[in-house]
Amino acid sequence: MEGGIEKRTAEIAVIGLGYIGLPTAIMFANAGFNVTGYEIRKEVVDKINSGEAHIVEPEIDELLKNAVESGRLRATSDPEDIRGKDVYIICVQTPLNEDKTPNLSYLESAVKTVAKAMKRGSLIVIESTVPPLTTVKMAKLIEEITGLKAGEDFYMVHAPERVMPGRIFKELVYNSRIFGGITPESAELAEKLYRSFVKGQTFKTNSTVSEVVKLMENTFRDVNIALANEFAYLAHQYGIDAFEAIELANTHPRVKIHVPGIGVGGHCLPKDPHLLVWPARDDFGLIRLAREVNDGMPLLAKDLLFEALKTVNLPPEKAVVAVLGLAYKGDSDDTRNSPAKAFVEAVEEDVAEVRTYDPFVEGTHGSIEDVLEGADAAVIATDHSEFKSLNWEELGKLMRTRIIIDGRHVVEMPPEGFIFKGIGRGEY
Ligand SMILES: NC(=O)c1ccc[n+]([C@@H]2O[C@H](COP(=O)([O-])OP(=O)(O)OC[C@H]3O[C@@H](n4cnc5c(N)ncnc54)[C@H](O)[C@@H]3O)[C@@H](O)[C@H]2O)c1
Ligand SMILES: CC(=O)N[C@@H]1[C@@H](OP(=O)(O)OP(=O)(O)OC[C@H]2O[C@@H](n3ccc(=O)[nH]c3=O)[C@H](O)[C@@H]2O)O[C@H](CO)[C@@H](O)[C@@H]1O
Repeated sequence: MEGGIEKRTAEIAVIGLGYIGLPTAIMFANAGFNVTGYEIRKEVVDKINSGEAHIVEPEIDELLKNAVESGRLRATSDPEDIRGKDVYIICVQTPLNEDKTPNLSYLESAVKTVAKAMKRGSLIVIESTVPPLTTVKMAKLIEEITGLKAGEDFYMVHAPERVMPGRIFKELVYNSRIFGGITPESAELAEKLYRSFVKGQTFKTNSTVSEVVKLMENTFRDVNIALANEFAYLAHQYGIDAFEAIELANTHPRVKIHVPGIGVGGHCLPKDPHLLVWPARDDFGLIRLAREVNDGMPLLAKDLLFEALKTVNLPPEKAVVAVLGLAYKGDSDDTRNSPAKAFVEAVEEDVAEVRTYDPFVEGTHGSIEDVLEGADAAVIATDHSEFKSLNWEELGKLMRTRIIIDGRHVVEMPPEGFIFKGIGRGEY
């Protein structure tokens, strides 16, 4: 296998071609490997094979085209096409169930597919974010299905993905990476493989440590955002601008307060703290509370909206509300766990009409003018670049009532003639 990695003759299968799997498959293909992407969504397979990306990400169109046209990347939904590969990289989603317990059904199904397709000597990499001890459990599952012995007959590694959507192709190369092997040899082999495109530092450990590291990183971010959100609540009570206060506090050499806002969304931050403390999650008050604070932020946006409506004596049930942005963060098309959606759900029963506009999300209004025509309030729920340079003087002419609720600190200077309220932006 090592020679196959050096000579780029090792055959790679990537399981799950979403936000993580597709870029990873592209990187390996463009590094010179033959890559087969296995994906259960047929429409995604067809799109990729025609050289078109199904996700929004800078640089992806060109890089994908290159990988497909060179013949080194092909997608399939036929498990026969991934039989006998040297390397299997699993990148399927690992969401939560309704009761916030981990839903590992996609992972288990992917592992079973791999177990049926792999050969003696294969390297299996789990890139998905998983609860601690999962990789060891999945190795046992493979042993049961194949009769092979983990660490002797096949290699297995957890190699967590740490890239940030919007910067995926840069971070895939320059981020540091962790390889958590079920044996030291497994970690070593995976490190050699990823060195084909990774220029950042690489570290080797065992699979449970690497699972915990990944979950700690996102829990750290979630808890710190919750602290920033509490500061935003406090700023409202003291009638000051939280962003000004945070900027000044961050001039201290050891303080780095995060950014308050309408909430924390995406596939990762809302679920990873739960994966970390599961199944003993009731004992971890701080982590759980941070989740609750962040999940409550859309309700602060609702309060600000209703306060603004009160100042113009417009009962909520008569108000037409335009929500700008549905994606969980700026310039993304991903709406998973989006606070914008939670905001829509929180107000839709109470107001006359809620409309949405998101330049990256299908099924929303066609333009900003269209969504604001006759609206009583514009609620900015996503920090898309497009929303940062809007001409509010002109857009205000289309609106029935000029109210702006800024949930993402997108409007620097509240425009004249508007009632303006923003999360963390002073009194309300
Ligand atoms: N999205 C991110 O920013 C990000 C960053 C770092 C880590 N992660 C982690 O990476 C993993 C994947 O996340 P994602 O955002 O790419 O998810 P995703 O939903 O975009 O992609 C997963 C893909 O796997 C496919 N799939 C599901 N089950 C399958 C199976 N059994 N066989 C083949 N294909 C299957 C799905 O159809 C989907 O296309 C998650 O564990 C996530 O926590 C995500
Ligand atoms: C530790 C870390 O860096 N992890 C990153 C994170 O990436 P992400 O794509 O989930 O993006 P984030 O920027 O974390 O945003 C999530 C949500 O939080 C809101 N937010 C953010 C910052 C802030 O100060 N205040 C906020 O309110 C934002 O609007 C959005 O809704 O998880 C990925 C998957 O595991 C990682 O790979 C990636 O490295």
